[in-house]
Amino acid sequence: MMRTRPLKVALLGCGVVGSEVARIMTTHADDLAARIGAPVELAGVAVRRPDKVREGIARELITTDATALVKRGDIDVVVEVIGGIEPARSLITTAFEHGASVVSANKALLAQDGADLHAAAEAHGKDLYYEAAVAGAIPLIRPLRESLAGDKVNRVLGIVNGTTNFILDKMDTTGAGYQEALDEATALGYAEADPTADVEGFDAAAKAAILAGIAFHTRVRLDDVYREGMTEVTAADFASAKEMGCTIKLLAICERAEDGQSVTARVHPAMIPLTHPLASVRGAYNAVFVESDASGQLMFYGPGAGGAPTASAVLGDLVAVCRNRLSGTTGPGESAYAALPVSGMGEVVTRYHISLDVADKPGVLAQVATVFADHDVSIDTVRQQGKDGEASLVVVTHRASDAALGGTVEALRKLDTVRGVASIMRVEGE
Ligand SMILES: NC(=O)c1ccc[n+]([C@@H]2O[C@H](COP(=O)([O-])OP(=O)(O)OC[C@H]3O[C@@H](n4cnc5c(N)ncnc54)[C@H](O)[C@@H]3O)[C@@H](O)[C@H]2O)c1
Ligand SMILES: N[C@@H](CCO)C(=O)O
Ligand code: NA
Repeated sequence: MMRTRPLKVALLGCGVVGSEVARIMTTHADDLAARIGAPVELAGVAVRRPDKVREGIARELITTDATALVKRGDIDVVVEVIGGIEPARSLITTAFEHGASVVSANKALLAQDGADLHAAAEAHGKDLYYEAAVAGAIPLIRPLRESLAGDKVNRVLGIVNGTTNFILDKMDTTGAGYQEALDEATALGYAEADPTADVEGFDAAAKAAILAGIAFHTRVRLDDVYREGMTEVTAADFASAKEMGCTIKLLAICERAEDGQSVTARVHPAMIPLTHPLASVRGAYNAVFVESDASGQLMFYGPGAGGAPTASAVLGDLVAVCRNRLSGTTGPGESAYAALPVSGMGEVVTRYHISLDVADKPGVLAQVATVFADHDVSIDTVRQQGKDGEASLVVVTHRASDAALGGTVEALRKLDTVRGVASIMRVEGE
């Protein structure tokens, strides 16, 4: 039966995502009410620039005082789409203190302070939902938290940043320059307010921390995630990748160690074979593989960024939280009981593609091969191209630990015949 008294929603932030949330709340109001069992009403919208024209939002709902809005006491759900750490964190905790549940899209905040925010939600008997924080529209948090709650997840691997996938895809397929592709991603609403978060891998690392935490029932924070951005990927790297039948993607990889006693989480550019499903993920799309004991391999694919797709995930959470509210319950909170240690990058085992500039003279190849052997890194293939006494040597290894590879590269740099290490890239997905 439909309740006539509406549930009141406070929207914090009305940018790319917030404006789409407001639009869908208005255009789909009747369906949302029917699905929830009560109407949902936009009770206030906190913005930074009140004079901006905001189509479809009544002037009297706009305020620049977000704190007063969350303190009103009659708000059922606060939707936080401001982003960043402060004031978002204080606003969310104040919302719980004043009786509201919270829906957020803020991966940076959740990766840093997720544990405290979950504790605050629990202390006040409220919900904290954040499906939009990871991979935009793609349902991922809820499947991991609920659908896979009876299984054992061993690995989560995927493309979780739309901006960088858009840039890498453009560089690969059209030969576009980095800046040109970034400007286009920003204009399309994919990039963060400061795109450094995207291109340096912080955004993907925050998402990896959130995914690893939920998948392994262990607290994983942004600082636990190894991170390399994609700003140093060059046209030459794409050419090398092509020769190997690969392309380059910025990947987030969360793994349980083989002995099950620890986990790792990392973000870095990697070569993947063109035959791998991730190779055909184009534009701002995201795709994530989840491997579990009983389920085997699952793949989640869809739009990972942009106003409307992200608002879809926010609205899904809003419906869930409103339903909980009406039935007097809350959804699942943080699950960190496994408390597994998070190992550093040195423990990670994978394959590597190393490109060296060397002197083109007898014995160089043997010298280089010896360094690999001394560090217990087994070579899979070697390709050499020489010109005027200089040569480029491309070595692809079998699986080795990152620590062993690091030692190998350090020793290679010390060889007189090695003029430079042009690039080192991990090879995944084989
Ligand atoms: N854009 C996407 O594709 C996307 C996807 C998933 C998640 N997110 C996340 O959603 C959140 C919002 O992202 P966005 O792309 O809409 O950013 P945005 O910069 O377009 O919007 C944020 C809005 O918040 C406003 N704001 C800043 N401080 C404020 C304050 N104190 N009070 C009220 N308003 C304030 C800004 O003026 C801006 O309009 C971020 O956490 C982001 O990481 C974005
Ligand atoms: N800036 C992010 C938004 C989605 O989280 C991206 O490009 O993926
Ligand atoms: Na999502």
